[in-house]
Amino acid sequence: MHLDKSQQREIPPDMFQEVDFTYRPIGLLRSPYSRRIDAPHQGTVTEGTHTGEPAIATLELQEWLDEEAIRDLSGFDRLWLIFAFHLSEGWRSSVKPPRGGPKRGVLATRSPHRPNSIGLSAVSLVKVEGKTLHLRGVDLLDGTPVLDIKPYVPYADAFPDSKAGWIDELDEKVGRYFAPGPRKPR
Ligand SMILES: C[S@@+](CC[C@H](N)C(=O)[O-])C[C@H]1O[C@@H](n2cnc3c(N)ncnc32)[C@H](O)[C@@H]1O
Repeated sequence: MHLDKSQQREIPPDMFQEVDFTYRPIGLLRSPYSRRIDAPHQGTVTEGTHTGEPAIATLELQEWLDEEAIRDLSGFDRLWLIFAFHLSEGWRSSVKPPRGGPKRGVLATRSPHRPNSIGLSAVSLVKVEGKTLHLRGVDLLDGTPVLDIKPYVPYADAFPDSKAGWIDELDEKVGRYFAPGPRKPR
């Protein structure tokens, strides 16, 4: 479908001065990682961390969210957590990747030092107990405010053959990151 400019809404020139979002966390994540250095760079990639295992975590929903909001969630193997990197100290345009090489544009990385401090992790859902979600394979620090949850839907969300730019190049040079353990940790 082509972009038809005549169908687009008019955006006021001062739009960016007016837009100011406030988000209310839906819950705080409890994880075994209290320091940034303890957490894996991605929750599914835990080889080399102190336990070598995907971390178990819980997310208890806030009182103002009723159980109805998570009805039907238990059938999903994985969830997307959208969260605030609340302990991140500011942002930088370019960041040094943990596996080495030159600095990269922050928006071409998964660094916590982002302009809007928003994180995105695909985690395993172990079980739902009342308003508590039991999760596995997190890279979030203990106490991280979770802003939203969405079910991970393989037909729309999985593109295993996609190019991964400078990360592919790094994999070739220093060896590939891989997620140990079964594909569906439960
Ligand atoms: C590389 S980021 C990736 C996070 C997420 N999977 C993403 O791609 O947006 C993971 C690192 O963020 C840091 N981190 C996790 N939770 C944080 C928080 N609440 N505030 C600041 N840093 C955090 C930890 O050091 C962890 O190793």
